[in-house]
Amino acid sequence: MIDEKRLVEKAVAAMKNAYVPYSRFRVGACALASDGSEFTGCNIENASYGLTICAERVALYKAYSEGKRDIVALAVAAEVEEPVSPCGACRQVILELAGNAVVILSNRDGSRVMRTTPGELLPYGFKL
Ligand SMILES: O=c1ccn([C@H]2C[C@H](O)[C@@H](CO)O2)c(=O)[nH]1
Ligand SMILES: [Zn+2]
Repeated sequence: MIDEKRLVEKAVAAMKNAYVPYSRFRVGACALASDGSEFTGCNIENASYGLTICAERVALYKAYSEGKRDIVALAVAAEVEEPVSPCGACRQVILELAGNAVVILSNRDGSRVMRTTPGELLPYGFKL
């Protein structure tokens, strides 16, 4: 059974490493692979704003770069009162790299969470 609460705690903890000198908006994520390995991510901004990468994509790219493709769950947390809503770019990446995962969206401290799926986040998403 997936310990969703623990995964959310890891996503919340990952927020502390966010590099956010421009937005000051911290986001954290934690991807869980089927073998139990976990990959955290945070958002990393850049003075050339478009080069910024979101926490969700950092976590998933870390997992894939370590050869872990069977992602069973992805938790995302951000400095908001209500569960964070991932951006469109991340929805596209989540659909392709973690299409079967349960996605758990959280607020800043895990006190408000919602569960969803990649297909629910991006209906009719682009696929090749
Ligand atoms: O789902 C999201 C939405 C935004 N951000 C980041 C990008 C940027 O650093 C900051 C403000 O958009 O939040 C994420 O990491 N994930
Ligand atoms: Zn994003």
